Amino acid sequence: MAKPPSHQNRTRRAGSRRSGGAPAVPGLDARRAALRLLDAVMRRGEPLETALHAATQGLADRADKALAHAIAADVLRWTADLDALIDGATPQPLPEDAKARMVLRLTLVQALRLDTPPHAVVATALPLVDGGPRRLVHGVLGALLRSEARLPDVPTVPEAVAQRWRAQWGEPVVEASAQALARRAPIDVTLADPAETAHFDDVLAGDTLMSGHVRIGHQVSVPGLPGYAEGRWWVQDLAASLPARLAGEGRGRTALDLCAAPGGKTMQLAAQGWAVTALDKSAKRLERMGENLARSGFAASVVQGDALTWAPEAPADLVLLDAPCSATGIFRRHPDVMHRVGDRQIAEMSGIQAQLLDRAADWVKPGGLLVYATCSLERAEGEDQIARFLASHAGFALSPPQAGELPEGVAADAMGHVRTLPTMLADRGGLDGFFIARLVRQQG
Ligand SMILES: C[S@@+](CC[C@H](N)C(=O)[O-])C[C@H]1O[C@@H](n2cnc3c(N)ncnc32)[C@H](O)[C@@H]1O
Repeated sequence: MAKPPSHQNRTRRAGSRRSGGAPAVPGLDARRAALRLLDAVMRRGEPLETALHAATQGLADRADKALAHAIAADVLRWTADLDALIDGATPQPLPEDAKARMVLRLTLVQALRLDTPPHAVVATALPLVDGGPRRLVHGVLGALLRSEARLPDVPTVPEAVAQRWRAQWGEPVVEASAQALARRAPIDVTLADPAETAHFDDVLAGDTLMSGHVRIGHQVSVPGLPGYAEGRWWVQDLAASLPARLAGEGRGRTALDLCAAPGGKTMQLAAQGWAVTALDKSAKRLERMGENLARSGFAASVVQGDALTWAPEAPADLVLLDAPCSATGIFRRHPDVMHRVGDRQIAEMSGIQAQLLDRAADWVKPGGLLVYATCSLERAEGEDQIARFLASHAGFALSPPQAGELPEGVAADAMGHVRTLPTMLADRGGLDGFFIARLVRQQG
């Protein structure tokens, strides 16, 4: 199995002397940042990407930030297996949230996944537990490194998550999720003009799974690739591109893209000929949307507002609700969701989605479409949400996808929803977990 790029050279190079003090341990600051990141995710339940800025603030070097992120993300992918090694080497199990366990996880993952040499692993581990269980950490680490401990090729999905997904989707989905965690997710791009599919498939040396899509390897620098700077394509998982595809051609009709930032689906809708109003409550995410629209050259009327209180001046031919959700469907890119999302968070998000759906329904013109989507692997945020909605909105009906609207290997379920699972297209790089329902508002 391919390993991520080695950080061993960085570790050797990064020596500096703190002003007036003892020589700094090379690479220690990046490990401290990784520890802060893990603390934010595993103890405080923050998303990894949200915690990144604060946790890496003191790091001047971009490579140190990348290293801190890589360490934390790999700990989050391999936690259960790292813990099995740690528990096998400690006389008594360490508490789940003990600092010593956290330090052992992040140091072991460097040795076993990131090719960091043992001396650098030990040297950067011990200062992290200064004034604490240094001897314990030193002893456990030394014993595991001497015994040439290994991680399995495929990580173990954390038990609570495995149980939840097994109950909803069955064992094959849990197994495919573990396989997906072991691989790096590919980069998918959506093309502004599907007529350019063959061209970009060729110049990006990719794999095309449907018209307007190209899949490229994960180890590429996107901004340097042909067509990116000119806005002829943007990065978007194939599953994430399906909701806007199901909206079809706009032919100048009006679309309300609720929860729109950073704008992947807004650009798709504009490219498909919709006159889009794009709403989001996050100013920061809207900034990114502005950059994306500027790069792609597509126009949209962009509004900052909260869909729970804002209302449009007039109903639209299409309302796309890409609702905030638990994000458990994007676990392979964001492994933190497997550690910070449980039943409580899912119930909370499902309550918000119900409110948003109820409001969105009022903004659809008779005869118009409502497309609802979440990047979640939880029925409460998908199938159950739509069942509840239909039970209380007699004027809406599901409009199942027709032949040719979905990539080969993805089909609507018996009700007419689209549910993408980690088992789908696994031999071509897999898909994020998504739920999509296209509903039509009946006339009159
Ligand atoms: C799944 S992301 C949207 C991704 C986006 N549709 C795309 O394709 O690029 C969900 C978005 O919902 C926004 N959001 C969450 N609650 C909201 C609310 N009450 N009103 C408006 N936007 C909201 C978040 O700021 C976030 O940008």
